[in-house]
Amino acid sequence: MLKIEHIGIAVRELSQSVPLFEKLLNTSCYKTEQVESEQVATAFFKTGDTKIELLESSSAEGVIARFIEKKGEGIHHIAFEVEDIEAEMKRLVSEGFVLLNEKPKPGADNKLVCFLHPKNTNGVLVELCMERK
Ligand SMILES: CC[C@H](C(=O)O)C(=O)SCCNC(=O)CCNC(=O)[C@H](O)C(C)(C)COP(=O)(O)OP(=O)(O)OC[C@H]1O[C@@H](n2cnc3c(N)ncnc32)[C@H](O)[C@@H]1OP(=O)(O)O
Ligand SMILES: [Co+2]
Repeated sequence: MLKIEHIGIAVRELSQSVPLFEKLLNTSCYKTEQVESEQVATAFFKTGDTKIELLESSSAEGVIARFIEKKGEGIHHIAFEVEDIEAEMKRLVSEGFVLLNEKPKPGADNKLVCFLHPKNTNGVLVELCMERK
């Protein structure tokens, strides 16, 4: 794992949370992006060499909506940048971790991503992400 690429935070409304995080971080949101496949709208902030990713659900049944229903707003996942996502996925499966998607899938911010089930990572949803060439 190269570094923490971003921390994902589940929020009810980006329209409320973007200005709040701009004040908190004293920096502007540099990108908002819809990821239809994940039923999320995202907003990104640079913080040193890592990022904050705010996530709003774009559907009542989406993963983020369900998370907020169950646990409220808050930290949703930690994303680690990897050199070679397929190799890392293979290595993690061989170490007994459970992948939530068989193949890397398109993420936000020009990445390919894969998620690990939190049941094998002490309750932390982990995302692997790699810059798309
Ligand atoms: C890809 C775009 C963007 C990017 O960075 O590029 C993103 O990050 S998109 C982020 C949103 N997408 C995902 O999170 C995809 C992976 N997540 C999943 O597949 C599900 O959320 C899953 C399987 C983790 C949970 O599924 P579901 O909500 O249907 O099931 P439950 O609510 O019953 O939860 C099962 C079990 O997991 C615990 N849980 C759920 N979410 C989290 C979480 N974020 N962190 C830690 N634990 C989580 C939940 O509490 C249940 O535990 P239990 O002990 O059974 O109550
Ligand atoms: Co993410």
